[in-house]
Amino acid sequence: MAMNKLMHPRNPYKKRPDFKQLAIDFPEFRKYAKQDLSGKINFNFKDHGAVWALTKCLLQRDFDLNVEIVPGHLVPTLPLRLNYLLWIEDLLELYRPKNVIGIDIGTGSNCIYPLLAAKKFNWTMLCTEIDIESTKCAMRNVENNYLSDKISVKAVTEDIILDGALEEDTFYDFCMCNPPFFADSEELSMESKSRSPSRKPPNNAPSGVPSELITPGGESVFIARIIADSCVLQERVRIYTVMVGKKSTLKPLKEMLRENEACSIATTMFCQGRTTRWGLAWTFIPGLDLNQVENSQKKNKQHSYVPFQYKIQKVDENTLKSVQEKLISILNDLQIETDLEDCGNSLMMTLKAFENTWINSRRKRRMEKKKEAEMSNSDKTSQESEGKKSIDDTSCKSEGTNVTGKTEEDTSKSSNGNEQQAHLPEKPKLENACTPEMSGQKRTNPDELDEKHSKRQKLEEYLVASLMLKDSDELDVITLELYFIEGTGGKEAANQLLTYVKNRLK
Ligand SMILES: C[S@@+](CC[C@H](N)C(=O)[O-])C[C@H]1O[C@@H](n2cnc3c(N)ncnc32)[C@H](O)[C@@H]1O
Repeated sequence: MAMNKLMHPRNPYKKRPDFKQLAIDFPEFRKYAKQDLSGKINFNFKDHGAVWALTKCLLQRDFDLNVEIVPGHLVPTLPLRLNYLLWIEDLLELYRPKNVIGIDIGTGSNCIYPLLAAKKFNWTMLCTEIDIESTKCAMRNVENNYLSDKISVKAVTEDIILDGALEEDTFYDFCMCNPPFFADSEELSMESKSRSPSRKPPNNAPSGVPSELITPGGESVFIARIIADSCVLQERVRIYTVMVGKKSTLKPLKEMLRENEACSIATTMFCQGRTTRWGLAWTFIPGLDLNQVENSQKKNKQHSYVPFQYKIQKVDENTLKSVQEKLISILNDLQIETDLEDCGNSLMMTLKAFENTWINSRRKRRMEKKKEAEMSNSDKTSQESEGKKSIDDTSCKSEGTNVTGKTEEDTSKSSNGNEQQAHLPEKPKLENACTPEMSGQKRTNPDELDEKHSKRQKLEEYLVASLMLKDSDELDVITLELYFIEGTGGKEAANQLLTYVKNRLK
């Protein structure tokens, strides 16, 4: 899972669970995890039954939680739920309350946030829900896991969000909410359907019944109601948080909070698999600076969450598949190691480079062009002046002179570090770690890759990045995103690589 590198640093699912072991240990998971002839486990993330089997056995194995959902209702995925809870844990670290009390607005039948909050963090939770069936199921989940002393489930009516749901005289440390994102069924079906003929449906079409996913006005109106309540409740809840499904929703909400004089406003990004969500937090406590969390994360240089992005117009010759193939071939040319994800309508991979081959290549191509020009010039000259020796390109090289007429030594002295690399002896080309057939998912023998990998491990990593190629929300555009993860080349190397790829794709 390439994007998993961008998960919260304490998220236990940064490393993908061992599906083989899960299939051995959990018969209900085994039904969905099919082993192919090569021994690889195939798992269909589009199948909500399969995703629920995975979540259920991970809850059991990793948190000792036995959870049920109302059939057909929202199937929670654990990496995202934990990313959100871990961010709240970071926010609470800012003032370290002794006994944490939180609220989950719209807990759903799974009651996942309060269950994890109580089990993993020992927090006390109040949770609300409007759907009768979901409320009953959430209550059963609390009882079945012997957590009634930590979690109370409250049935509320649609007109209530926070004000009216809180216990009298209680101060809460935080509130959280995964709101219904969509304004109507049309918006919901847009999410699940292909938006252009060339586009396959997304891998993770939202699970759940409409009442869980749709709310009048969509997430922005729902969250605006939470903000309105927070303006009344002020410090009754110390830190207000919500999850946001669309990035475009963030700006007007932040504006609304500023207008209402929130003392501090912070945002974050939750990355997991192919789904990205955002977190919004605010407080009315003067002096509590919520941005300290993001700042300290930035200081730790965990990741650059902001991707370097390039948009490619989808025309006849630029289908996702063809761009994907070109991209893989470019990366192979650059001898960049690629770890490709099995994917449907998008390409995801982790890239590893041990030197800056893209600066090399740019320079090499420039030199080749120059060489060609000089060759044709010298051909003309030799034709003109009889008896003159023709210039042989290779003899030039063997004498240690490059086409600019300078010696290798001269050039390296006058160049910066990157330029000097242009004169390193050429490395033998790696066999294709990733071939064009990979869009059809043919992989190189893993043993071969391991061998290459162990040889290269001795070298320092110059750039490790996550690359995503996907049909963007805008029609007729393919988006290429590059996320810097780590490496001695820094973000600048990622930026340069994207520029290089961009030029090659053009
Ligand atoms: C997207 S689901 C989230 C369920 C669960 N928290 C999760 O993350 O899997 C939103 C939930 O909010 C509930 N809901 C909608 N309006 C509500 C309100 N005014 N108060 C409490 N819950 C509400 C819906 O019934 C639904 O269960």
